[in-house]
Amino acid sequence: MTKIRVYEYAKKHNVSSKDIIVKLKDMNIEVSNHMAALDDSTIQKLDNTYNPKAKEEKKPSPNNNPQKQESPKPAENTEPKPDKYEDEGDDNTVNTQKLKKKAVAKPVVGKKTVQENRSKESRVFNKGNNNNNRNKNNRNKQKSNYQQQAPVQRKVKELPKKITFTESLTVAELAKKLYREPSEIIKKLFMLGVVATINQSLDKDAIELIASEYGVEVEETIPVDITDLESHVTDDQAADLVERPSVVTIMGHVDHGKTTLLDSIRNTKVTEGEAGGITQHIGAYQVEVSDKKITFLDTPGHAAFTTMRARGAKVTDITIIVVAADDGVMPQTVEAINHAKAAEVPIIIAVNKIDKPAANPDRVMQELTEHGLVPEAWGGDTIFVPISAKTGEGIDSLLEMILLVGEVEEYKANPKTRANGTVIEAQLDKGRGAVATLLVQNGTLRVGDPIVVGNSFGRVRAMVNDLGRRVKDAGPSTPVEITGLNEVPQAGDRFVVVEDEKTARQVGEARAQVTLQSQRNEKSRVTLDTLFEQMKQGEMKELNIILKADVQGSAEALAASLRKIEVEGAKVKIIHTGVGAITESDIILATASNAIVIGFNVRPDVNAKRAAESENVDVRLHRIIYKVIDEIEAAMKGMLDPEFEEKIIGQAEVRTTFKVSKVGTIAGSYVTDGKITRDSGVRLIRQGVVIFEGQIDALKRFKDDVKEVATNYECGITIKNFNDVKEGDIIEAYVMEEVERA
Ligand SMILES: Nc1nc2c(ncn2[C@@H]2O[C@H](COP(=O)(O)OP(=O)(O)OP(=O)(O)O)[C@@H](O)[C@H]2O)c(=O)[nH]1
Repeated sequence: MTKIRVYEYAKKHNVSSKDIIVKLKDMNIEVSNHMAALDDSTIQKLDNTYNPKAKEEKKPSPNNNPQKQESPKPAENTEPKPDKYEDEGDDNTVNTQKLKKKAVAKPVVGKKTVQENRSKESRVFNKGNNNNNRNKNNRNKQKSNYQQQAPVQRKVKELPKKITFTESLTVAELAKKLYREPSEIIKKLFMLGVVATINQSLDKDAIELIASEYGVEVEETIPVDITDLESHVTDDQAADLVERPSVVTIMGHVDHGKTTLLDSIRNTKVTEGEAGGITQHIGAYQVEVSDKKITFLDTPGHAAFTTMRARGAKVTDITIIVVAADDGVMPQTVEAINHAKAAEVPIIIAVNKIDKPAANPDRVMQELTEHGLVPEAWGGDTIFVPISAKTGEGIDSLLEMILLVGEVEEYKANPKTRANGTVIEAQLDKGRGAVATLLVQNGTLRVGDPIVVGNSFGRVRAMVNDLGRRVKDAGPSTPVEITGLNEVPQAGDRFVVVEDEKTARQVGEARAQVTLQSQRNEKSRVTLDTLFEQMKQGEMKELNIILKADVQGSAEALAASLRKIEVEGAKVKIIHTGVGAITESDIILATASNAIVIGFNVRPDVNAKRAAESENVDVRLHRIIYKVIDEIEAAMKGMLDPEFEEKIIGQAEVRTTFKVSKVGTIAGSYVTDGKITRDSGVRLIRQGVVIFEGQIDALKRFKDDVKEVATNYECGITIKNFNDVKEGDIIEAYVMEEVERA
C-alpha cells in the first residue's frame, strides 16, 4: 500500500506540513508529526480541500497501474523519493498559484535521470529483498511487487540529530550533512524565497532555517586561526612544571669585554667533564655550575636583544651588563640598561677589567646609581660583580649570582609537553639545507617531531647541541641546532611542535601566505595621532617615549618636563634618553616597547629613517621645548590640532662651498634623496644635529635659477641669513602639508 506522509503531501501541494496538520485537526483527524502516514480516506479529504478537481479525476494508484511507470509523463519529475508522490500526480492536478511558482523551481528535472533513479532504486530494493526475504516461495511475487512499488519506497537516510558548521556551508555541503539531495535543499530554499545554486554558500541564518525545516539542530563552531602558533600550544598542569636553566644575555658598551666574557665562561666551564667536546657556535651555549645549568645567548649586544623582543620573542631571563672599570658608564651602557629595563628583565652588573691598573669599580657603581642601579652594599638591590674576563677572576661569583637570581625568579617549564620556543639564529647550509638554532622554552624537542618554525615547517631531521654532538632530545632552556625545515626561518621566530606532519605543512603554508606587511599592519603601534583613541579605549595608561637630543642638558630638561604631564591618569614614561642622532637601535627599542621617538634638535640617521618607516614608528622632530610639551599634552587630551604636518621632501649633501661677496656662502650640493624646491623650508644638519633652520635664498643649476632639483643632480643652494655652511653638511628640505587627523 502506498503510504503518503504529511510532508510529502504538503510538498506536493506547496503548503507547509504544519498547515496540513492544522487542517486535519479541523477535520478531527489527529496526526503526530510531519512524518505521519496518511490513509486513503484522509488523502481524499485533503484533496477535497486542496484540489477539488481530484475528486472527479481520481488517479489510479501505482499498485494497480504498473504501466504508469512506462508513461513518459512522470519522467518530468526526477526528484528523490520523498517527492515520489508528486511524481505520481504531477500533471495539472495542483493549480494553486504557489505551486505554479514552484514549477519554475524545477529546471533541474530531466527525463534521463528518472531512469537512472528508477534503476538505482530497484537495485536498492532488490538488495533489501534478498537480505530480508525469508519466504522463498513468495520471492518472485514480492520482487515484482517491489519493482512496481520501488519508486515510492526509496530509502532515505535518517536525518542527523545535529549538524555543525564553521562560518558558512554551500548548498551541496549542507545537503551532504543532512543526507539529502542538493536539489531538495535548493527547492526548500526556493520556497523560502531564496534562489540558490548547488555551489552557493549559505550564511548562518539560511543554514539554521533549512535545518529547522528538517527539525535538525545546528551548531556553529568558532574557526580556529591555525596560523596563530600559540593556538597549537597546550596548557601545562602546575604539577608538571619543573625548574629550568636561566637564559642569559650579555650587553654593554663597545669594547667593554662582552665577547671576552662569553668566551671565558664557555672555555672554563663548557669543556669540564666533556672531554673531547668541540665547541660549536650555534648562537647559544649551556654551562654547568654547581650541578645546575645556565644558558647563554651567544650574540652579545642590546640591538640583537631588542630586535628579538621587537619580533615578539621573550627569550632572555637575565641580562648581564658589562661595564669596563677603566672606562665607566658610556652611552651604550645606558642604552643597554634602558633596553633591559624596558624588557623588565633582571639586571646583573659585571664590572669588568678589574685587572687593569686604571680600574675604578667604585666610580662605575657611582655612575650607575644615576641610572637607578644602586648596589646592595649601598642599600640598593642591584647585584654588582667585579670581574676580569681576561684572567677569569670573579667569573665563578658571577655565575653563582646568575643561579641565585634564577632561584629567586623561579623559572619553570614542563618537559613533558610538545616543545615550543624561539629561533636564535638560522641560515642556509649548502649541504644540510635550512639550519636553525632553536631555544626550547617549554616541552621537549625530539628528533622526528613535526614542527612549524615561523613561516617554515618540516620534521626535525637531526639535532646537534652546542658541543657539536648529535642529540635525540632537548628539554627546556636547551639550545639545539636542527635541520629538516623547508625554508630558513628568522631569528626571533616562534616555533611549535604540532601533532603531525600534515598539520605542520598546513600551518606553515598558511603562515607563509600571510605577508610580513599584513603582520605589521596588525600591530597597533602608538602614534600621537591615534593616542587619544587608544587611551580612551583603555588600551594605554602610559605613553612610552624615547628622547634623543643634541646635548645632555636639553635631554634632561625636556625629560623632566615631559614626566610632569598627566592627563586623566595617563602619564608619560621616558624609557630612554640619549644624546646624538636617532639611531636604528632607538627605533628597535620603540618597536619593542610600543614607544614614540622624539628628536630634539637631532634627526634620524639613514638606517633609523628606514626602520621607522618600515616599522611604522612615530618619530617627532622638534626644536623648541614648549612645542614638544604642547604636542604631547594635546595628543593625550585628544586635542592635537596641527592641520599642517611637516613633510620632508628631500636631502642634499654639501660637497663644496663657495664664498661670494654680496651673496654669501653658496653650498655646492648634490641631491641624494627626493628633491629640493625653491620654496621649501630647509634645515642644516651637521653630524645628525640641526645647526640651523630657515628658508632657501637661491636655488641654482649652474648659473640658472631653478624651481626644483631632483635626486642625483648637483645644485647651488644659499640659505637666508646663514653662511656657516660646511662640506659634509646635510641640507634637508621640507614643506608643510595639510593632513587629515585620524
Ligand atoms: N685587561 C683586560 N682586558 C680585557 C678584559 N676583558 C676584555 N678585555 C679586552 O678588551 C678588548 C675588547 O673586548 P671584547 O670582548 O672584544 O669587547 P666587546 O664588548 O665584545 O666589544 P664589541 O664586540 O666591539 O662590542 C679586547 O682587547 C679584550 O682583550 C679584561 O677583563 N681585562
